[in-house]
Amino acid sequence: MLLQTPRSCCGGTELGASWHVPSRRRRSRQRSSNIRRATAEATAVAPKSKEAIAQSVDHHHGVQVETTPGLPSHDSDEELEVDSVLAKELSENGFRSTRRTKIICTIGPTSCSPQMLQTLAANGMNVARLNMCHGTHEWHRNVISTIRKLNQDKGYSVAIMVDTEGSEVHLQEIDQPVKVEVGEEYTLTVRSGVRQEKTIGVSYDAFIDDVQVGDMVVVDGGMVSMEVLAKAGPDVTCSIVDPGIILSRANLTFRRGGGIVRAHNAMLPIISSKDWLDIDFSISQEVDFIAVSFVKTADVINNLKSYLRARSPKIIEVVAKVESYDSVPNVPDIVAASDCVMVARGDLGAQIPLEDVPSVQKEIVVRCRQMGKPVIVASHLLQSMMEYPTPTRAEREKGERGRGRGEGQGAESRQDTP
Ligand SMILES: Nc1ncnc2c1ncn2[C@@H]1O[C@H](COP(=O)(O)OP(=O)(O)OP(=O)(O)O)[C@@H](O)[C@H]1O
Ligand SMILES: CC(=O)C(=O)O
Repeated sequence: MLLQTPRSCCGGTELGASWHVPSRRRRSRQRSSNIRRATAEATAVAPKSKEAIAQSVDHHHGVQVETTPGLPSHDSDEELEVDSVLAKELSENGFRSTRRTKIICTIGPTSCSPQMLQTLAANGMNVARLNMCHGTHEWHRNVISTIRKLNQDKGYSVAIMVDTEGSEVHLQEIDQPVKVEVGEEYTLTVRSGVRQEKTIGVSYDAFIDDVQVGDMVVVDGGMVSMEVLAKAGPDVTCSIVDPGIILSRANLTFRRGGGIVRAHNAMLPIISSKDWLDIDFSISQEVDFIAVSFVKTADVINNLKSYLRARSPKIIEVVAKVESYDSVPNVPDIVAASDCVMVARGDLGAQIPLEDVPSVQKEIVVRCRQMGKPVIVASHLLQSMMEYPTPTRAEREKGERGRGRGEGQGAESRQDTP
């Protein structure tokens, strides 16, 4: 196991993401990755003594470093060197080791304290992801400055990724995650500020027009599914079909006759006016990466890149999130236009049949590797660890296979957001 982060202090979804920078040999034949430059910028901090690093590794017992030399290679393709980090390398180079599979952690309220961020950094977090669906600019600014201070003072090299909200339909804020059971009835409403039992607000007014009786409303890519029983004015009554936990501002998709209803947000722009504000905020914070949600075509990436060229003194890398039905046919162009691609399996799995996700993931990983671009595979890597301290055998095996072959990219990474 490469890494196991601490357990969550409260319930929530897991998003694990890793990225795989192509092998050194391949990189040397291709343009050097912007990711490495951005990471190098982030690493230009006070060096940490070997002793201090060794101590911090000892101190944070969560780090489990693969120390067994001579494990069989997992890869028949010699180009794809097995990517693990040895204890010796960690103690000599700290977390600026040559491990090419990086670990991205989404930071939320249970992980934003300086102590928790330090624990995450000490356990191998390479990038902190800030999801702009949640939190205020002030909250995000604090997290960024805590991470920068850790980099400065402790010699970590954690980069910052801002992930835009995009044009998604989502639930309004709720105080606590809600556990829902089969057959329970919930009302989804476009009335704002409603606080009634079993009633949850929806962010998008046209929801009420778009959804039809009999549709299946899928929450957070399948964490919960509910069938629409009735519509009345601004309210939609639904019955829970697949039970689970509903989180604050969880996103919604709907299915009709087994297929995704694509029209529901087709008129919304990919980069909304709120996203542009978040992008300006990211520029002002000199973040390392901006991830664009629900990309459909390469145009949006090219547009953002030219905006960043004109506005940002710092080079900010653009990550295209492949998570919508419409993005799948455009993967080659999207990969070509972006600095990095994220296979955002949470939303992708709600938009295309689940059984198609692995082949889309594989196509993206292979294309990125061919083009020398980093690729991130996100969501549900170690989902069972939401409830149990150790990963399942299947998760462990999948992670190992992905790490070795560059297919799953399932390096053992996990973060918790409440
Ligand atoms: N900054 C934050 N403030 C409050 N809650 C957060 C924050 N970031 C994440 N969360 C909570 O953690 C959950 C998981 O976050 P994560 O970013 O992994 O998922 P998501 O919102 O489904 O992602 P995406 O919007 O990219 O599909 C969210 O649904 C939300 O409840
Ligand atoms: C990370 C993300 O946005 C997803 O998996 O949908």
